[in-house]
Amino acid sequence: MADLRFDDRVVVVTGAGAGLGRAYALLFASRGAKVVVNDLGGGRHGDGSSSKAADGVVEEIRRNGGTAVADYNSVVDGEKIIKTAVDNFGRVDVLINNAGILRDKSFAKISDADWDLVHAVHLKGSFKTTQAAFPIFKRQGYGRIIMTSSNSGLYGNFGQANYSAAKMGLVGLASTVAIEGARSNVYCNVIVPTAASRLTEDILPPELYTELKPELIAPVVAYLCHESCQENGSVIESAAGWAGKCTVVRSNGSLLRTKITDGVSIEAVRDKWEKITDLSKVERVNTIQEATGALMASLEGLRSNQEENGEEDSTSYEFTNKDAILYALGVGASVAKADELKFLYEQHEDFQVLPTFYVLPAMQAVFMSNNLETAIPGRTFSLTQVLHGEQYLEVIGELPQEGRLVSKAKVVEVLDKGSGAAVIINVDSFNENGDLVLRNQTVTFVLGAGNFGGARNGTKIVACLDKPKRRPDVSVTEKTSLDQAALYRLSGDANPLHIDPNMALVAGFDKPILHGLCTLGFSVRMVLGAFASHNAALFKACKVRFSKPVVPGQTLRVNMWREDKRVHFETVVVENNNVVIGGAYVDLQSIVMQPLANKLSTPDLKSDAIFEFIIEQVKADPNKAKSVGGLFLYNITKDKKQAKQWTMDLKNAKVYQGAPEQKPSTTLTISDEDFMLLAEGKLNPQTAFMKGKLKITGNIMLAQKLAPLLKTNAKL
Ligand SMILES: CCCCCCC[C@@H](O)CC(=O)SCCNC(=O)CCNC(=O)[C@H](O)C(C)(C)COP(=O)(O)OP(=O)(O)OC[C@H]1O[C@@H](n2cnc3c(N)ncnc32)[C@H](O)[C@@H]1OP(=O)(O)O
Repeated sequence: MADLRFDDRVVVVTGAGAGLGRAYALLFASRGAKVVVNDLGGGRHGDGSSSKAADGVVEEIRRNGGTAVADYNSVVDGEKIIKTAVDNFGRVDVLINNAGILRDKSFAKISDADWDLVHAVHLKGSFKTTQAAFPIFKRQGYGRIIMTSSNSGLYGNFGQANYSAAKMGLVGLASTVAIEGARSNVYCNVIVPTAASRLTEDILPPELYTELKPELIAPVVAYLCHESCQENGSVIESAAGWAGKCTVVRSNGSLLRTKITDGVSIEAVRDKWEKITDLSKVERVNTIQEATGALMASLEGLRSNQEENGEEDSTSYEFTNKDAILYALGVGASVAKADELKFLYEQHEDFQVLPTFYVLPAMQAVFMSNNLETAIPGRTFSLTQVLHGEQYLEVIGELPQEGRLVSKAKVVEVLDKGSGAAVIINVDSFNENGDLVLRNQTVTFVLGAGNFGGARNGTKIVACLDKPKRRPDVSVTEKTSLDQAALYRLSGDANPLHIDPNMALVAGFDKPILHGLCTLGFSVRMVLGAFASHNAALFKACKVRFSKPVVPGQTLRVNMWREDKRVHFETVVVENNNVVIGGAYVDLQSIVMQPLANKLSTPDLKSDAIFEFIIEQVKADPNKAKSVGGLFLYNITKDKKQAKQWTMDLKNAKVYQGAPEQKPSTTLTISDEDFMLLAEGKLNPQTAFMKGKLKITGNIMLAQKLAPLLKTNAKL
């Protein structure tokens, strides 16, 4: 590649009699530029003057075959220096503001003269030369300006307050000149050199002094001034054969109020200080528009929160079949159950998403917004204090199986429960057409954040309901896995409380606890299995209260009571009999009237599997197993109209209403009338069996399996 040349360019270098300035002048001249070597010839404290320094460098350039003239003006008379260039060479293309002096004093001892002189040379001098050259640059549509700053300016340095202020002032000057010149191809950059020079010869250690050769920095400055270089408005640090760009970064910061009509309290600033100053995630700010743009966005947010009468944030939740399947695995769905394959296999002809999956968009909205963290005035808390207290989920419209849901979260109430604060957050979710399809309400219980003087009882919580005062109609039991939380957290709740033993201890638990939403997913899945033939489309709404924690590996028993289309339920940990979900219910579109019949009609279901299914149900609640077959069916459907004469063909896995066309090998038969008596508990099943009202005929082996269930020794 060809050398970068400056032929026919006129370069002005201030303070070029020695050090960095001299190195610049020599380099530019060696690449074809005509150079104005400016130097007042003073001491490094700005005292005295002589033409010797500039003349020496001019001679050196000429000796090497280059072109240069000397200029002895002070930079404060910048226009005279530029005039030297124009008078001698007819133009000026590059201006390097390099001249500088030191008046080092500890801050308390700086006199006005020390301050003024340093500012005059560095800041005013650069202003004067640049202002003189600027119109020429603009007219010719080309110009390159260098300001010389210092690490003392960027970071401060003991004894250099005057110098630091002037050097940082040059960064500001350059930033604006860069903006004003950009359209005319007039670029201005800042060099932050660390070089051995007249200014530093007795300040830097000798071994460093020899390594900090100005010649190692000069090429960086020369490149910045070449017509091919498009850098503009940048601060470039260079030393010892290294260069890098410095820039301004900003932390993500924090909102200090929730509504635009709110003020900002000193306490709010204190409480947010960690977040305000957290530089672990920073954004680079390049322009004043970027700097103010983020502030405008915050204001907009506050304004719209105000309009909505509460804080409301929009969060987009994108998901695919894979997310739904991962979730289903996380809440215990298994291919071991034929009816659950549809939740786990996207190619299934009836692929379905478990309804409780749709709490996830709401959860994300709660986590992504700062709703929760700003909900309790003057309080900050960690995630380990946050327990999931209650959840309500309602399906309003058609739910996508994959795609995007946009959710808006709003804190509607914060209740002071003494031992904690209950934060009630409503989340509405919309499909891609903007239609409302889901409603969630989350009650988070923030431990230790109570007693803030708020109301104890609110009006906005969707109520929990008491369970009916009778034995459960159906109970289903499932064991969670030791890895349940490890699996479930992959669906988006990475709260360390559920996986990290140390974090669990910090939160006051012996070991990590299961996500409340995981227990919810298990429970509702079991309710759907018992009363909706595992059909997610029949789900309408559910409400639960998480009353005690669950530990991964524990066994969940879901007790269910059917009342019309509502199934009340509670979830109990079998190992300790704790009710972990209470006051709960699932509302269904309809109850599947013949779930057992459907099951029995499944052609590939062998009779043994039917028995296993029945036995499983009976084991779960022996008291309810007053009968098998018809009564069991009644217990499932709770529909008396369906309680007709049922005949179960156990061998062929079929159930008949009324008499079968072909006599099946094994049947279980009961009349309508006796069925009703049994169902109402007015007829004891053993008695019914003994009296021949409940008949089992056919396959003796299968029939024998039924005998223990009926608790009878009756001979078949
Ligand atoms: C979609 C967004 C998701 C947000 C996700 C949050 C992050 C998740 O990672 C966190 C989790 O999943 S945590 C796991 C699931 N949750 C739990 O295990 C909590 C179980 N519950 C408890 O331990 C207690 O009920 C406990 C500790 C909560 C309360 O017990 P106590 O302090 O003993 O309170 P108590 O004396 O029984 O009652 C005091 C008042 O509080 C009300 N209350 C009790 N339990 C509540 C609960 N679970 N939710 C809401 N309110 C509850 C009581 O009614 C009482 O108020 P009042 O006297 O007015 O009736």
